[in-house]
Amino acid sequence: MSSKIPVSEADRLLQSHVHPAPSVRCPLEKAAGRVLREEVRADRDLPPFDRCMLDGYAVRAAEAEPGAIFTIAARIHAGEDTAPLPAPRLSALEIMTGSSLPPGADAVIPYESTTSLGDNQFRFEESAPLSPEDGVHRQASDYPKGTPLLSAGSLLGPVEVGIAASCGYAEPLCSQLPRIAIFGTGDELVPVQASPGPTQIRRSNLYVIENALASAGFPAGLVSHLSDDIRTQEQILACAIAENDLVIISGAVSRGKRDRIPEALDQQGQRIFHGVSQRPGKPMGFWTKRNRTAIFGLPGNPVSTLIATHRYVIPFLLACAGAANPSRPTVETTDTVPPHPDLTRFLPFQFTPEGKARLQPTNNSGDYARLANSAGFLEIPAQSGNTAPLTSFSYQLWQR
Ligand SMILES: Nc1nc2c(c(=O)[nH]1)N[C@H]1C(S)=C(S)[C@@H](COP(=O)(O)OP(=O)(O)OC[C@H]3O[C@@H](n4cnc5c(N)ncnc54)[C@H](O)[C@@H]3O)O[C@H]1N2
Ligand code: MOO
Repeated sequence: MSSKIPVSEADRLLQSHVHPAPSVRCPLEKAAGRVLREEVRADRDLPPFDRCMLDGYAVRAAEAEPGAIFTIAARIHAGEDTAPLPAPRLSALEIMTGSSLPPGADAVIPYESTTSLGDNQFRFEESAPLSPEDGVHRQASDYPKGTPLLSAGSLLGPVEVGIAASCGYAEPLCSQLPRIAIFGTGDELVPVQASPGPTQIRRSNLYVIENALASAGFPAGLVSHLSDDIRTQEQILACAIAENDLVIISGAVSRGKRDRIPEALDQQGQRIFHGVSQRPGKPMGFWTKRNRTAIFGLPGNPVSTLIATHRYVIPFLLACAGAANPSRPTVETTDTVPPHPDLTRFLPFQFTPEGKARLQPTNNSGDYARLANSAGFLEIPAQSGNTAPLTSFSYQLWQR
């Protein structure tokens, strides 16, 4: 391992190797999870017409005294053209939620505030008079036509997809998905379905990385396990590096006799760094091939792999996709965390009912089972910490 670099330097080096992904038109039904690469504007006023918000009757509010008896002139369904409210006093038009407010009317009486007096009449039953605008969602009261509603760099979740749909963006411009390959390593690791021998364990990291990436909107095309044979590793990695934008290898990046992934990657690409002053995840490394394929070597310990995927790999993918820089939230911790002179620490935590962070330490970075029910991890920079509880630290959640 080369000499370790601080976390801030690892961030800077990764940032300098971000290559923006191309933009492509993406059908809206497939756009969830992608990064938007264009501005979405309101193509009409929002709402586009004076919208009735209740099922009931459109009237002139000034005529709706308690006990007033109205005559229903006609019925108008949502989507139908609207006739004006007839001029005679105490006229009403029966409307539906979503109908356009008839010209001449300025308020809606809901059915619940009336008693029907046969087919064509009802009595207004409220004790307080109706006010103009009651039950009406006025045209452009949310946003006028042309207003920018989403900026390039937004992540397309359900809210954003709904806004894009309502503004007619059937195929918004999005970032192209990167081609991703994920590999695990280690001959002691057996498939999940297998019964492990006494010194074997099941492969879990592949599932962890694949799931974390998929949840962040980056499905992997290839997920596979490498044997510890260096020649096989070299051949498979060479193909994967040629065919993908991002390659992630979990394990075999430390100092063991079979930890030859760094050596193999040095042959195939350019080492940017190997070794970061952090816990867990010290032996993490990053390589590139002709500045085109990005290659992460993540430490094999499951907690290290999980944290490094969230702390480095997903932010790198989001930056390549053109995502706006996320603001880093902070939370007060209920624990004391004495400063460490040179390691940045990533500490799993759970939220207390009061919204503070209670540390949920693992025994070591192989103790993944103790992460159950944790929310994510706090980041305590080197030399930071606290001697009293309720200091704020930035945090990251396992789920966005
Ligand atoms: N002499 C030193 N030894 C170690 C150092 C060091 O600095 N000097 N660093 C330690 C640290 S920190 C870590 S983290 C690990 C990382 O080692 P590797 O990346 O080489 O990972 P492996 O040795 O292959 O595996 C570590 C551990 O994790 C288990 N593992 C690996 N892959 C998976 C998987 N897909 N699913 C589940 N579990 C997995 C593996 O069986 C090992 O128990 O090195 C320390 N050693
Ligand atoms: O720093 Mo290693 O990633 O703890 O186990």
